[in-house]
Amino acid sequence: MSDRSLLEVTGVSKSLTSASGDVLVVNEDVSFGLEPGEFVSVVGPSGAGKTTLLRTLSGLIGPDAGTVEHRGEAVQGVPSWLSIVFQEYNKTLFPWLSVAKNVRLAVRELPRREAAARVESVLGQVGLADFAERYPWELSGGMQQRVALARAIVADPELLLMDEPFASVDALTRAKLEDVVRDLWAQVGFAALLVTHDIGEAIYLSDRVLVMSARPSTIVSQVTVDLPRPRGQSVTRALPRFHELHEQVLGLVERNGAAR
Ligand SMILES: Nc1ncnc2c1ncn2[C@@H]1O[C@H](COP(=O)(O)OP(=O)(O)OP(=O)(O)O)[C@@H](O)[C@H]1O
Repeated sequence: MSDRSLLEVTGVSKSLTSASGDVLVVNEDVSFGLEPGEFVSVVGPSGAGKTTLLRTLSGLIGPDAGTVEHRGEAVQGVPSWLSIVFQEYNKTLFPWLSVAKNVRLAVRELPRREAAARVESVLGQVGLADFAERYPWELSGGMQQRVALARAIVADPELLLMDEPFASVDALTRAKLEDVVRDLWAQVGFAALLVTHDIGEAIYLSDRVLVMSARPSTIVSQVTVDLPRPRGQSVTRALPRFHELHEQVLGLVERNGAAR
């Protein structure tokens, strides 16, 4: 294994062109690194360009300027060492395939027996061992997002990108899903990059929180989350340090939220 950063983002800028031809500078000179096994969140104002940044990092779109490197090599196309979980789980699962078959799609190149064993194991990890033969539309939203998480990690990625993955579920389900991600991350060892609007969620899960400015957006600050692990919803969120960090990140978002 290389001792280089898992991901090194340097001076990334990206403009998008609307249907009417207007050019919008979305990301401007974004730089940060990500170490293997690290959990990092990105918070910032609505419309700042967080999704656009994730799309660039994942190779779905190319940067106009700057570089994205994986262990010192430029990222080209959608790499096999990362996977993505989106907010709209209901659009990413195939309704005509069972839960197990949806997850198995991500390991379809593996020998049948190995793929089946991995699917069974990962469905157990996300608490869906008894739902393998059910169809996504038979499950609650939170359960569907567990399927999406299982599919994202079944191929053992080095990096899991998550774009507002819990935004469409109720508060209790959200807390449970946060803990599913917390446990998967601790057990499996992937690095995680989470885009979220929820500052408490970012602090609860992360080693570091990156604060993004309004558009044209860049990373204006980062906050190290020096809270002990293992973490738990009520214990961790009750710590005075949790509240200090929350105030600090909120202040940074508020100060940098106005359009530049
Ligand atoms: N394909 C596109 N063409 C033109 N403009 C786009 C395109 N996709 C997004 N935009 C615009 O680019 C800006 C950044 O969008 P993006 O979805 O990256 O922001 P975001 O920070 O993820 O937003 P939110 O927090 O609301 O999810 C927005 O103003 C959006 O309207």
